[in-house]
Amino acid sequence: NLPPGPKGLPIIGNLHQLGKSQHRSFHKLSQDYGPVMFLRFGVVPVVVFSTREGAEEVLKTHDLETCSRAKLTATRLFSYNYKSIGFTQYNDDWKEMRKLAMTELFSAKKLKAFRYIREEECELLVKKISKSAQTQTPVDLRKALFSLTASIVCRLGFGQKFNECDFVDMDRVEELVLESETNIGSFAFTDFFPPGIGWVIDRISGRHSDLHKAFSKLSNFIQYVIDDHLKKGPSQEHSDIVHVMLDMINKPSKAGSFKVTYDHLKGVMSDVFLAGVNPGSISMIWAMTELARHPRVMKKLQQEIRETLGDNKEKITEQDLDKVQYLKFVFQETFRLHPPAPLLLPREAMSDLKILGYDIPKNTMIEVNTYSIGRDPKYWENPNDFIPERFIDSPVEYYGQHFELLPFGAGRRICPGINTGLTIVELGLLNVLYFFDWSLPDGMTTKDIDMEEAGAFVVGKKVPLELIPTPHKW
Ligand code: HEM
Repeated sequence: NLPPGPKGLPIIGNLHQLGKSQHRSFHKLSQDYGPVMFLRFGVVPVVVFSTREGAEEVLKTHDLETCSRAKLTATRLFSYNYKSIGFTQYNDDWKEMRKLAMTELFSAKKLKAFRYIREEECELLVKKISKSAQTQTPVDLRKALFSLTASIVCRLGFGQKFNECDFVDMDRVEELVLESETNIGSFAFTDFFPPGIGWVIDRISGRHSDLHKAFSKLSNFIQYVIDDHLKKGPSQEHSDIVHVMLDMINKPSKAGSFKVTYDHLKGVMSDVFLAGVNPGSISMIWAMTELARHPRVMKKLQQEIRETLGDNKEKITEQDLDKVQYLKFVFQETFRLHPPAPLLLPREAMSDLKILGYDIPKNTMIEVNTYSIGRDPKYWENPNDFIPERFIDSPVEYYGQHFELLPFGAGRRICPGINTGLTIVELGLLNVLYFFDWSLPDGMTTKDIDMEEAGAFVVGKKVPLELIPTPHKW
């Protein structure tokens, strides 16, 4: 009793029915074939869930017992042979690395200790925008907000300040993140075709060499950061996870206990860099895009921010975040319409399963389409409209308990950086909206704002968002 799905072609299965954007292709197909859909990518069976009920079953029940991360060529490479957190199957390596990251990177204590980093980087952003404001030049918000999240995440995770770094600059960092993500999100034929055939196609098509080139660039960056830590020794300012793990690698471990290796360290660094930077910047860019398209919401939000925080503040602090409730609703609505990872990360059935009455054979790849769920009229009134007020009296939150809104996933593999990510995006936007008023460049109207998406498994705005800042007059 397999779920229904479109008929595939011999050998390639349904691969020809996937356009550039997988979540949109699945969304369109699910309108015809239903919310639980069976496809084949070459020889690999795939089931896509596009409802809250399906997501709940997969993430709450089966993720705990019978699903694990799918094993793919790209994820094996970028996780240093499954020694990271994000791409690694449920096993001892994953448990140890996740536990370590929860203590050394994501704990409430670390979140508080690193507050000054986020506040400092936001102040720098405000200074940069002020320069454009003086000359009334448009700001490329995609670049500005990417640079904000990248600077914060790399300082939190690696203690690395880009303006003091002679190895990479911000443009290179953006290139590294985007190239790595594109390669992770693209198909390797080896994964979906019979052994030998896929291998040959990957080599002839250049897929194999693209993947390895992208990985080697990321690896060089990671190695640079490690060498820098080894050269400088433990920092007085704060001890980041790289120092902690280097220390663990160098200490003799007790017989039978878990041994941290350089691959674990590099895997975790790859995670922090790839999972930590882009989703946050994408979320802020979509939020600003929706605000620019909806001047009513922009005005209401800025009014609430300025009335609550008061006039002429010199600096926004994280204590200000809890005061502005409407900002939270704006992000909830942004996440609903534009989840940065619309298909979460692919899972795989570890045994034969029965979900919502359907048989899911062992080794089936399982995808949860949070993009479809966020736009399902069964759960959302006027689902395509941007209306933050819908959350005012709603119990729905994004912490993985409500399966109609899953920007951070849910269950055992829920994003461990959820609090860090939310703090960064809320603080970033609070700064941008408190100090400046924003307008569209001359001759442009809200209808001209382009909403096209780009990206493979992390999906952002394709065309830069350029707006003109004016310092707010109190
Ligand atoms: C607004 C910001 C963020 C969003 C929207 C986001 C979203 C996500 C999503 C959807 C997943 C997959 C969950 C699943 O498959 O069920 C994930 C996993 C993950 N995220 Fe985030 N994330 C954000 C920020 C961060 C940050 C700042 C970090 C680290 C510095 C981070 C690190 C991770 C890691 C390591 C995983 C893998 C967890 C695992 O498999 O056990 N994320 N994130």
